[in-house]
Amino acid sequence: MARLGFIVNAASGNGRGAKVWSAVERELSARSVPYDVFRTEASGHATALAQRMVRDRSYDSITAIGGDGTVNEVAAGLLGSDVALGHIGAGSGNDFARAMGLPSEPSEAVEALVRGDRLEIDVGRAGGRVFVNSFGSGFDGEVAARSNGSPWKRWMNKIGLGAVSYGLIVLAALGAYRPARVNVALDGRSYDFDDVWLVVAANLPYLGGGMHICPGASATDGVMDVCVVHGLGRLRLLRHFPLIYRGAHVSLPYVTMLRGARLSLKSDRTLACHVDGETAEPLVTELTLVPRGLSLIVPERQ
Ligand SMILES: Nc1ncnc2c1ncn2[C@@H]1O[C@H](COP(=O)(O)OP(=O)(O)OP(=O)(O)O)[C@@H](O)[C@H]1O
Repeated sequence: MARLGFIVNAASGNGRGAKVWSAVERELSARSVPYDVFRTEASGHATALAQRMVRDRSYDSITAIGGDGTVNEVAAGLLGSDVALGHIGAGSGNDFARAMGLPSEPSEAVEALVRGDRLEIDVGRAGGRVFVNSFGSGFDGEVAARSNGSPWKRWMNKIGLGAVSYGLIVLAALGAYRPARVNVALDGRSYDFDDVWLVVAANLPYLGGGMHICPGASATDGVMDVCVVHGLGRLRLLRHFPLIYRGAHVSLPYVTMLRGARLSLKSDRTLACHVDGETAEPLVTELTLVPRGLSLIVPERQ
């Protein structure tokens, strides 16, 4: 049996990563599955670990245990290799695991890693970063910047008030963000938008812990789905915000949905950005897709 490689972010999901790993480790031992595990210590560490494990040539697959930030970093380390990506969602949002239907229950998850299939998925590139799920800029980047690493948010999550803290962060970002003029060039076509709140390029439908921002997005179709929210005021945006949870925002006149493989963004000022929910360089303007850039381990298809 091939040796499985694991990269665990014990801190993800406010300590859920450590608990999920303990349960997975028990399952691996019970099935006598050989494995190695490495734990992340800080931001960026999972990419360095994945690169080192690829160089070792000892693993057919490397599984990220953590949230969207951890799977993003491991995917960045695997891109360009033939080592498959496994993932068990143990974060707060887990949008990638949700969209790809990856099990989190330990015995199901290990069964998928041992006996599952490989699915070739597209990977986005944004500046020097990658994204497996989504890239967001504008208001969306502002929300990510305010939530990542916030000790206050961590404390609220710990006492079970994660949804409240997220709501307050969204309100604070809503108050602070100034809409921008943005030119979107997609596969050679050019679009100008005024009063832009956000531009999201997505490989998969969910963002921000289950918001259905690009309902038609698929990681296997060779294109990014792009959502531009523009031309409305703060109060109207706030009122329409809940529609995003069920993807009902797409028919609003303030929402433009586009599709393409090569995206270029120009704005009249620098916009905050994120890749898979983690804050990225604010100057990212060029996005491309690597079609079928990674093999993802998915539960065995019947
Ligand atoms: N040992 C560690 N201690 C603290 N932070 C870490 C550690 N290892 C990695 N990190 C950082 O933890 C952050 C959060 O990780 P991740 O996104 O996986 O979890 P999450 O935020 O709980 O989940 P989600 O993104 O799905 O909401 C990332 O920025 C990552 O770089």
